[in-house]
Amino acid sequence: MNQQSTSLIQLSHISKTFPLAAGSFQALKDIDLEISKGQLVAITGKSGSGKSTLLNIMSGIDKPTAGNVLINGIRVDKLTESELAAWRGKNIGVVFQFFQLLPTLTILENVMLPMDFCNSYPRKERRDRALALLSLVDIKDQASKLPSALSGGQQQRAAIARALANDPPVLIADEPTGNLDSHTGAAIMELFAGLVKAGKTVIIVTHEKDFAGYFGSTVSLLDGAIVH
Ligand SMILES: Nc1ncnc2c1ncn2[C@@H]1O[C@H](COP(=O)(O)OP(=O)(O)OP(=O)(O)O)[C@@H](O)[C@H]1O
Repeated sequence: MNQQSTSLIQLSHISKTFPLAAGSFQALKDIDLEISKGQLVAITGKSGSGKSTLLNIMSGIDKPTAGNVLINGIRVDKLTESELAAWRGKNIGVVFQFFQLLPTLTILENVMLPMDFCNSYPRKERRDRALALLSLVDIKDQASKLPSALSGGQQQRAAIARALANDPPVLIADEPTGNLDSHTGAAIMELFAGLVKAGKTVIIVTHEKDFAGYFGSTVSLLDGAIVH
């Protein structure tokens, strides 16, 4: 455990090498990074610089070739696949550029899904909790609709509510405003800023310099290394 430190996420000497037919490719090179609780962190860098690879390692979707991943006192890189699935479900909420709501489920059912999957709240509480989360992101009135009936901004709000379903300490978002107009994107950034104020740690991959004012810190990647 790491209870002395205020760091929620500690990456030490992280490298990631992908095997290729023509040899191998090093996508991350000796990354050291500490993120404290309650920060809004932006990860920036050109296409191919390693942003998604870094997010995947932080969320346990991918394992590093070398180095340690410590999140909330847990060595994530040491977990087995089944331990990882359970850990991820409760500790990391993921928000995607294209929302990835299940199209045949209502918004309410989409938000309840992670609770059903992780059995994290008693069954009879899940509906009320999902409604409270939809209220938090300001779309409670859309609960009974299918995702296709919502605007892009509303769908992203629903995706954020779903990411919060199991009350994870960390939210990870890969270009969450990339598919939204600038006004709607700013509203989503306001929502993230409010979550950070409430104690969540939010890590965002973004190309959008307009939102720099929201970020507590920015990690800039170039060719798999941190340059800033
Ligand atoms: N599974 C893989 N196998 C081989 N190479 C990979 C794999 N995943 C990523 N890479 C390579 O690693 C590098 C970093 O990829 P990554 O997707 O992390 O970049 P990125 O900064 O997120 O790019 P973008 O902004 O375009 O999404 C790229 O050169 C990519 O081709």
